[in-house]
Amino acid sequence: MPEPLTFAVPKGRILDEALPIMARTGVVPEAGFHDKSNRALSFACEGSDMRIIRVRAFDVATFVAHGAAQLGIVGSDVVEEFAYSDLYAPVDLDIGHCRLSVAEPAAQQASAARASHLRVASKYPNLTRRHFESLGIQAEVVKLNGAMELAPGLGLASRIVDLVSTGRTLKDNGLVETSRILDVSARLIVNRAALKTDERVARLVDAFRALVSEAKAA
Ligand SMILES: Nc1ncnc2c1ncn2[C@@H]1O[C@H](COP(=O)(O)OP(=O)(O)OP(=O)(O)O)[C@@H](O)[C@H]1O
Ligand SMILES: O=P(O)(O)OC[C@H]1O[C@H](OP(=O)(O)OP(=O)(O)O)[C@H](O)[C@@H]1O
Repeated sequence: MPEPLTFAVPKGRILDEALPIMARTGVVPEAGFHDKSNRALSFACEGSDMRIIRVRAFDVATFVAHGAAQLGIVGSDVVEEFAYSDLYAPVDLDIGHCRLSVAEPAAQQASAARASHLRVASKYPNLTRRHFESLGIQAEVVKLNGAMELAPGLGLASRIVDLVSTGRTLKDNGLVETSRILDVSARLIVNRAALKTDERVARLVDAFRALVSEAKAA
């Protein structure tokens, strides 16, 4: 008997949109998965021996890249930030749309435009550095895990690089979006070695791919 597959999903906002797509490919977590008081992190899957693990978004990519999970669902922001060579993102699920952008206080806009060195607060140090490098600007990244929007007002950084969807969070914190680095959507990700060696992984990739093409054609 082959080892059961492990499918990693993020705990937060992508999950609600991802679960119906997963269900249509036959990946359905046991009832306990939806029980908010349940502290388990690993769940059985209805009708198969697959395990579904619920982890933080960034960790989905880490589990899959290291082969601890064979498949997962995560934002393309996370895929691009890590750029793991062992991770392959074959299917754009067309959910979790947002963008990764640079923002700064409105009052500061003109003055910082010519800077050759900047301090930038972000959860995405690699994408941030790469973006500013492409503009010939050296960015010192202050790594934060959330609430980036506070950084400029408190003197921690002159700009932030963060996800934007409606723009409400930026507006409510007195910031303006100055450039867009990346358009983001959620992806099915797989471990490359598992895809090559395990038929079940290839079959699931095909099932997700077929679903997305069907939805696009409809
Ligand atoms: N405002 C937004 N609108 C749409 N999608 C978003 C938005 N913010 C984040 N996302 C997507 O959701 C992902 C975050 O997912 P999720 O909320 O599940 O993370 P998490 O595991 O709760 O994160 P954390 O590790 O910060 O707790 C991001 O990587 C991005 O792809
Ligand atoms: O443009 P908006 O629609 O306002 O969305 C943007 C916000 O959404 C994300 O945070 P999230 O709500 O996931 O919380 P977090 O701070 O825990 O990452 C992101 O980090 C922004 O703060």
